[in-house]
Amino acid sequence: MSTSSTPTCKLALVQLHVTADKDHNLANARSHVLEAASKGANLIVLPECFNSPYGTSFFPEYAESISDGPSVKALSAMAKDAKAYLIGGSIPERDPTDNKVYNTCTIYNPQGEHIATHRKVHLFDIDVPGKIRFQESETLTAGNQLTHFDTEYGKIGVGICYDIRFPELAMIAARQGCFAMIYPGAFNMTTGPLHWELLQRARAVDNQMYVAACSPARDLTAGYHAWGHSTIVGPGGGVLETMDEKQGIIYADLELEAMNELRRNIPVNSQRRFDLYVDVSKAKP
Ligand SMILES: O=C(O)CCC(=O)C(=O)O
Repeated sequence: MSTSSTPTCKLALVQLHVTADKDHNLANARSHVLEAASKGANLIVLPECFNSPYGTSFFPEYAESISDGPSVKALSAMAKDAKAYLIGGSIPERDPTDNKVYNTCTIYNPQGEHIATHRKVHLFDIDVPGKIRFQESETLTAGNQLTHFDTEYGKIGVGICYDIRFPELAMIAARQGCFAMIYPGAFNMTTGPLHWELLQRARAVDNQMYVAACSPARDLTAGYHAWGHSTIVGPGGGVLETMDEKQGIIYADLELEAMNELRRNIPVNSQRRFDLYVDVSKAKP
């Protein structure tokens, strides 16, 4: 797929402090995106639900169209002014055609064009007694498509938060040629310490691809306490960069040649036994 002439992609994850003020959240995202670009980032990622508090009652209230709403306009301008690819975290989207609300990631090229959209396909419905109960399906509808987009650095797959628990997404992305799987996400104080890093490392090592997850910063005055710890994992499963729970930015160079060398050295890709099990990347168009 990629060659040594493919340019190196400098990835930035922007861990934002999210408030109840949408305009403030958009302005805060913009200043951090421009800061990341000024440090040379070519691919910038925002957190899940970066323009609204995270909670089922907030989603319908904050939801807007992704054709012409204020958030997509602001994201497009950020990408254009940063001259970088922007994975715009996620926002509550209201689709005017069905009036449903989705948890949606919009993606922009360095010209500010909206090039891809991922609606979270696995809704976060869990109940851990005494710890956390969250039912996104109370107000959200799940998306129905997997999302990959092309760049000059290679093809990239996108999921949102709970989507990372379903290994098929990353497996399909890798087998369909993606070199990285990026997840805007907002784990919590129960499942964050247990699974946030483990899931990223698992998705990376199984698929020999880069994996990154970008969280909001933790706000103990908010109803939902995000775990933070935005993290970038290499194709060998090692953590390249991570951070604490506060607002900030982390960076890593995504080197395709290093990934390809690992794939040559440990060639599981050419050793699979599809005579014994299904190739999930071929199961669906
Ligand atoms: O899977 C988890 O533990 C957390 C998922 C989550 O917070 C989300 O999907 O927004």
